Amino acid sequence: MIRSAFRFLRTNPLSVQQRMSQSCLAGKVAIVTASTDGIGLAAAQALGKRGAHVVVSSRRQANVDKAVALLRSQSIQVTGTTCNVGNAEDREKLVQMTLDQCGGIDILVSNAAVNPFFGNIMDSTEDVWDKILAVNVKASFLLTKLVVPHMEKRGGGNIIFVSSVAGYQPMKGLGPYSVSKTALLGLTRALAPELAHSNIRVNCVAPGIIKTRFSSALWENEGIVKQFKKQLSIKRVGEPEEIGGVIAFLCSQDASYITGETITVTGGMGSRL
Ligand SMILES: NC(=O)c1ccc[n+]([C@@H]2O[C@H](COP(=O)([O-])OP(=O)(O)OC[C@H]3O[C@@H](n4cnc5c(N)ncnc54)[C@H](O)[C@@H]3O)[C@@H](O)[C@H]2O)c1
Repeated sequence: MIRSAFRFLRTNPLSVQQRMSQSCLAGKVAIVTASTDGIGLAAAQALGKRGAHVVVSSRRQANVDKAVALLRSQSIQVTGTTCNVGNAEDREKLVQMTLDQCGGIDILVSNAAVNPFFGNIMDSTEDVWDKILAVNVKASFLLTKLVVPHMEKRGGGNIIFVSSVAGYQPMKGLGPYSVSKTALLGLTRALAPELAHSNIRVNCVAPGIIKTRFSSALWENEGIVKQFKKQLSIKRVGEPEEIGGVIAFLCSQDASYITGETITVTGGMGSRL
């Protein structure tokens, strides 16, 4: 009897249906920062379509209301609030509201970022560095610190940082921003082994040029796009949904053996390697 059961398991690996249900995020609660537009909104959609209850946030209430209405119209379970991730009170409010309204936290996608400076890195000021590191790096860590105890109560979870290809190869004119994105690669690696004991996986995505408001200065400039395309295998700018899907994959059971990794999603941009 036992031998035949083992033979069955050996010869019948997970069925397609079992695999699909494993990638389902039903019952999970996901906080996504800066999720009313661009990659954050696409991540919220991708997680929500797989069954997660998503908590969307951004700094402006009007944008939150618009995103909540959009996601509801797509039959996604959603809650929204304002949150400036650089502000400690706002971070705590976001976490507490999620606990009060959704009963727990399983996923954090730390997506918010700023880039208040274009130019030579030697011309960047202390204020610029303080702002970029506070929002892009420190807030990602401090939010992680806030959510981890609640993930532990649920028996595990997933944390995703949104870095950039610029984190591997600094982009001209975007020095401090690029360095902040390199820091997220390190943060991913530093946290993963510590949090593995709590069954929390920590991963990162590094997008190339994706069509959002953030990068419009790049993709609206035909000359720059032409230059970029030379480095790409897939000769077009990426879409936010192409990042959202990778984030949802990393949060799913299909990625259960992946932690401490960064997936580059760049259309095959050669220069990073
Ligand atoms: N679009 C690209 O080509 C590209 C490439 C690589 C990485 N990224 C990264 O993707 C992420 C999302 O960017 P996007 O392209 O979707 O653009 P986006 O402009 O839609 O997203 C960035 C968001 O962060 C928000 N934000 C800034 N400071 C904040 C704060 N203190 N608190 C809360 N929100 C704040 C902005 O309001 C904005 O909505 C960012 O981390 C960005 O660095 C984007």
